[in-house]
Amino acid sequence: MLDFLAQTLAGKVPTHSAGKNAHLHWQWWDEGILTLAPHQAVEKTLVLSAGIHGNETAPVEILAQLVDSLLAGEMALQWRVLVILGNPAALRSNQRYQHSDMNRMFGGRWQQFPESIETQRACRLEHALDLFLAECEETTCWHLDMHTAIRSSYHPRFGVLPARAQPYDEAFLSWLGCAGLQALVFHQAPGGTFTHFSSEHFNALSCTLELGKAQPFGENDLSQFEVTRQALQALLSGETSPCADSEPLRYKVSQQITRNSDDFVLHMSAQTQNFTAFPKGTLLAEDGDTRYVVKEDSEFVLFPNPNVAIGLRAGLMLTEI
Ligand SMILES: O=C(O)CCC(=O)N[C@@H](CCC(=O)O)C(=O)O
Ligand SMILES: [Zn+2]
Repeated sequence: MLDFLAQTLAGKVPTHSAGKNAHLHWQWWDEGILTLAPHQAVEKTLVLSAGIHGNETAPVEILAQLVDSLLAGEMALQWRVLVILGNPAALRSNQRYQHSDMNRMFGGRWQQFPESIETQRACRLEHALDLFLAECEETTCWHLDMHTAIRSSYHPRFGVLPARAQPYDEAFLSWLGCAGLQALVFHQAPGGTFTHFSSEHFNALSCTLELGKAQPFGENDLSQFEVTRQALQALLSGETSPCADSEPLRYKVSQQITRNSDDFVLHMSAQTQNFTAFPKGTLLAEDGDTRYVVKEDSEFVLFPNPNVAIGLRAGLMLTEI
């Protein structure tokens, strides 16, 4: 039987590139790219991705478990599914990326980065979505892109949703809550992430799921994400997921901190956790003459990172909604 994760990490093309079992048929499209579909026609389409950043391994392990169960015929399937392990080269080396951050390159932005393994892969993944999501205007299409955060978070499981012209479907948001997400963060501007790409170009309902803190393969405590794995399993097989009553808190991005020069200084300690609150007037970062200051009564920091490449996001500030 195909071992999707092992084959991808080994960088080898599997002996058989397609197969079937009682519930589904599958096809290996390319390294780390697999499609699965039930034998009966279905209208629902799901892109399930992980490993866009190669050091974020817990979601890769969860995705591999689900794919193994599907390929073994242990689970029914009610969606057409495109499974993606985003950056196999970075997964092999347990690094966020080899050359440049691929999750800033989608929507054709890869053309503005120096050519690298990530620009080529972003182009390849866009092409895979072009083929797989061609009919999304008429059908239900979801994209769940699973990551882990670099820092600890006051909400260890949360979702980040791309800016979208139409309001989000409440059933989608409610599923995210049932999948154990404790907070939902709504972007207010377009970006180069994989979920922005699927949302903007195919009108998919897309969410970046952040599951805990990045650890190497084998060092993850997957019990923290069991609620998410169970919700994904139920979703794929068309069952209703059991749901806790607590609604995720909702935040929107109030401002982005960008590193624009070598003079950039972030005024936060290495221990500052995601969703730490800062009062109005706090100086957050400086970059030459640019000063990033809290403008609202209270703003919460997300993804603070002074070590990003010049021109990229060094943090987001949020307000509660
Ligand atoms: O912890 C961090 O600093 C980054 C974790 C991560 O990779 N997050 C994603 C969020 C994508 C989004 O905004 O939807 C990223 O930075 O690419
Ligand atoms: Zn990530």
